[in-house]
Amino acid sequence: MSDINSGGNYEECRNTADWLLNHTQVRPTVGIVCGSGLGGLAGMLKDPQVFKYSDIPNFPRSTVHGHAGQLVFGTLKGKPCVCMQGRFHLYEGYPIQKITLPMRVFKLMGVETVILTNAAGGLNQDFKVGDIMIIKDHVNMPGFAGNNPLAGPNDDRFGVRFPCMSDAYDRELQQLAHEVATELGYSDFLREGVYCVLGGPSFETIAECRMLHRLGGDAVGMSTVHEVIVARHAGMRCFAMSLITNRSVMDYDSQERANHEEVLETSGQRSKQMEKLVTTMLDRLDNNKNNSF
Ligand SMILES: O=P(O)(O)O[C@@H]1C[C@H](O)[C@@H](CO)O1
Ligand SMILES: Nc1nc2[nH]cnc2c(=O)[nH]1
Repeated sequence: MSDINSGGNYEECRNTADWLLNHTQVRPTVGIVCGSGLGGLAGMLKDPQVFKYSDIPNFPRSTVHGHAGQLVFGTLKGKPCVCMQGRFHLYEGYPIQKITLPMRVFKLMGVETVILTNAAGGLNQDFKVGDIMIIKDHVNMPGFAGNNPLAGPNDDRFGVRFPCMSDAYDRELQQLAHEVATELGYSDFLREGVYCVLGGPSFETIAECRMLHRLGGDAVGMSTVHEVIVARHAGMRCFAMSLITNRSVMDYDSQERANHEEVLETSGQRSKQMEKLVTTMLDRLDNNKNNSF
């Protein structure tokens, strides 16, 4: 377990949030995290103000191809947003509290809703490459071994010691996503399911894929869950989607091999539809009384 100086403590997050608020006029209520190859969403923000991660106090650096490494402020469908064009992963070597620090910074800047995307392998054999999966729940494999971003002393200014996770993914936002996807004609490739997170960076073995599938996983990846845990701890509501970029290999006769190039290629092919889904959801939120942004 990492100690409290590993990142994400209140003072550090407060400093970062104050630095950002002093450098932008935008007061974001929506935070967006872009997955591998899915950073195009940041390019849709109006009147963008861009900060390189390397210029932001206490921020880690993005080290992964397909993660630009910048924070973009602006408006999307009139909503003030902050967008991470690139995220941090456990396998990059950062302590888990450091990779989730942006969620606490979001909270301290006034964000109420977090929308996350990721690229993932499809464990569910009905899923096809290019499907978009609304995440309805997760399985936190590193958490089973004690690697949870909330491990260590709890700071009540962020949230309670033992946060509930049975409502980790906001049901109203899932419902809205289904409605919007139907209207946009995306039903053929829209799925919902359970996302399993592993530490990476190695992709799964065949035995691991079989096990995760039996455990109830529909998709497998290396992100999102840690961010959602920290966001929910701080009381922000979360909506997350996986783009199925490859089918998990379940069969010893298969010639398929997971690789990052394929992940980025598929993300590129479906990114426009994901962007349209998110922007239309944002547009609708005001029209739905239950969705107070
Ligand atoms: O940030 P995400 O979860 O989209 O990135 C996935 C997991 C690995 O970082 C990478 C593997 O191709 O894509
Ligand atoms: N762990 C994992 N992460 C991914 N990201 C994109 N595809 C995959 C995959 O098959 N496994």
